[in-house]
This record gives sequence, structure tokens and C-alpha cells, in this order.
Amino acid sequence: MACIQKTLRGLGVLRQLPRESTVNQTYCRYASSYKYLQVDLDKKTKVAHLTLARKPANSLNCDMMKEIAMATNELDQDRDCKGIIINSCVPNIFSAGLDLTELYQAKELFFQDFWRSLQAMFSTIYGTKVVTMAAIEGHAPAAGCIIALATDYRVMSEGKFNIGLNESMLGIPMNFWVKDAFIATCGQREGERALQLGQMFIPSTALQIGLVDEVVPQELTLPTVQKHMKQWVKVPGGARGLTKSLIRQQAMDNLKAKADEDLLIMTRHMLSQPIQNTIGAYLENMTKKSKR
Ligand SMILES: CCCCCCCC/C=C\C=C\CC(=O)SCCNC(=O)CCNC(=O)[C@H](O)C(C)(C)COP(=O)(O)OP(=O)(O)OC[C@H]1O[C@@H](n2cnc3c(N)ncnc32)[C@H](O)[C@@H]1OP(=O)(O)O
Repeated sequence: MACIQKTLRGLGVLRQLPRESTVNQTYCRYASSYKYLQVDLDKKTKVAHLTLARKPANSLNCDMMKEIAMATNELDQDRDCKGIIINSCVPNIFSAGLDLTELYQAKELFFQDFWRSLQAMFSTIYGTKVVTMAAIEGHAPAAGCIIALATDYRVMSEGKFNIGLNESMLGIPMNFWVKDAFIATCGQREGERALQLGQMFIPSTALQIGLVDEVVPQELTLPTVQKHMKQWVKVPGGARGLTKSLIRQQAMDNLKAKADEDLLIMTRHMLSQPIQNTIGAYLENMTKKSKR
């Protein structure tokens, strides 16, 4: 869609995206194009599954975020696609958030590419007129939660899983577009509380605050999303898509207008010694935990 491409180009990312729409793509083209994703478009139902596939935890490295933005953009432009379901092939983990190993001791140029890829991933999912839904069959901390927040409908599995934005707990201040997306979904009061405290939620609480729309047994998560998707794609696409744009355009415009400022602020924070120390300590803990 021209609008998303304009925004992405405005963000200075995805320069490798084709300018022209690439219609008539085949199953195969999607299936074989990505290293960290499986993308399958069913031309009969017009629903695509975009499956996060970076073991062991779907942590989002720079290339994976670029792939997610590219795949979403390709599907957005494909006349055969009316809906995208985002799920994970890693049992019990939707996504572990940003790949902390890439953020630790990152060089400035690399960090800039990384952050622009995060902005692009979010804005492409958030801005597509195609229906998007997340089947959250496990943990979705931080940027994992951000992917889910960018979609139109979220179904999470029952179980000992967490979802939320824990950045404050990592010693990192929230940025404006993540804050806006959270507040647009859960409201001002929940935003004030959850974002300051860096709260993570179990599925039932996530449901209570509106962070997810439904909680179901794990084996029913994907089928439930597929059932809703079937309904949503029946709504005339032009009217629904324009309505979605109407609702989300201001947030998209804000992100585009302030993307460079966001990058500057985040570069200063993220590459500062105290935050690098926190990330280093966090990584060390994770390594110790997984060795136990
Ligand atoms: C830091 C940036 C903040 C910027 C804030 C402001 C702007 C807001 C915008 C975006 C913000 C994004 C912030 C982030 O996304 S930071 C990442 C936050 N993520 C987490 O805190 C989650 C960390 N992981 C876990 O809690 C668990 O791994 C969990 C997902 C619950 C799964 O647990 P479990 O099933 O027990 O699996 P393991 O812990 O053993 O993990 C398996 C292997 O995966 C590695 N791993 C896990 N998470 C990450 C990660 N985020 N990055 C890199 N690697 C990760 C883990 O080390 C294990 O590896 P190995 O098997 O090799 O030991």
C-alpha cells in the first residue's frame, strides 16, 4: 500500500523494497523468501500466516525485524491477501523481544539500523489496511508485546505465560510510539500504571486490562484466531481498511514525523554505559538460568 511504503521510506528503512506492487505472488515465493519467518498465503481464504521462526526464543534481531516488515509489506500489496495471522513456531514463546545480544555493546551505526528496523516493523504491521491478528501461544515480553499491540486482534493462550512492556524494569525509559500504542489499547489509567512499573501480565490479567482480546486453551489459540479472521475478512475491505486508516493515521504520522528524534533519544539511552551494564547483567542472568 502506497501509504505504508511512503511511511517506511520516510523512516529511511526498507530501501530494498520494490517500489511497484508485486501481485500474483505464489505460495512458494513467500515460503522460500525468508530466513527467520515462514510466510504462507492461502489464496482461497486470502489469509496469510506469518510465523515467527527464529529458535530458540524468537528474539528479534535486526534482520528478523526487516524480514517481518518486508513480508508484511509484500502481503499488504498482494491483492490475494486480506488478512495476516502472526504466530510462532517456537513452543510456549511468541517472541522474547529484542535480541539483547545484538543490543549489547552495539556500535552506533548498527544500533541505528537496528532501531529503524524496529520502527519499520511496528509501523508496517500497525499501518497495513489488511486485517492483522496475533495468536500468542506463549510469552510475549517487550518487543514481543509490541508486535501483538500492532495487530487488530489478539488471542493469548492460557498458561504460565507473560505479556507486557517491562522496559522500565530494565532501566530503560519508554518511548512515545510504544506508549501511544499501549494507551490506545489499554487506556490512560492502565498505561500510567503498567508502563511506569514495567508490569508484565499473566493472560487473565492481560485480558482484564484489554491488552489481549481473548484467552483460550493453548491448542485453541490458532483456531480461534482463524475463526475471527474468517469473520473479519468478510467485511468489505475498502470500507474496513479506510476506517482502520482513519483510526491509526495520526499515530502513523506522529511516528513518521518524530522517527529521527526517537532514534536520537534511543541511541543516547541505549548506548549509555549504565544501560549497557544493565543489558550485560541481564544477559549474564539469562545465560546462568539456561545453564541451570
Ligand atoms: C532493551 C531496549 C529497551 C527499549 C525501551 C524503550 C522503547 C520500547 C521499544 C521497544 C522495546 C523493546 C525492549 C525489548 O524487547 S528488550 C528484550 C526484553 N525481553 C525480555 O526481557 C525477555 C527475556 N527472555 C525471557 O524472559 C525468557 O527467555 C522467556 C522469553 C520468558 C522464555 O523463557 P524460557 O522458555 O525459560 O527460555 P530461556 O530463558 O532459557 O531462553 C531460551 C534461549 O533464548 C535466549 N533468549 C531469551 N530471550 C532473549 C533475548 N531477548 N535476547 C537474546 N536471547 C534471548 C536465552 O538466552 C536462551 O539462550 P540459550 O539457550 O542459548 O542459553
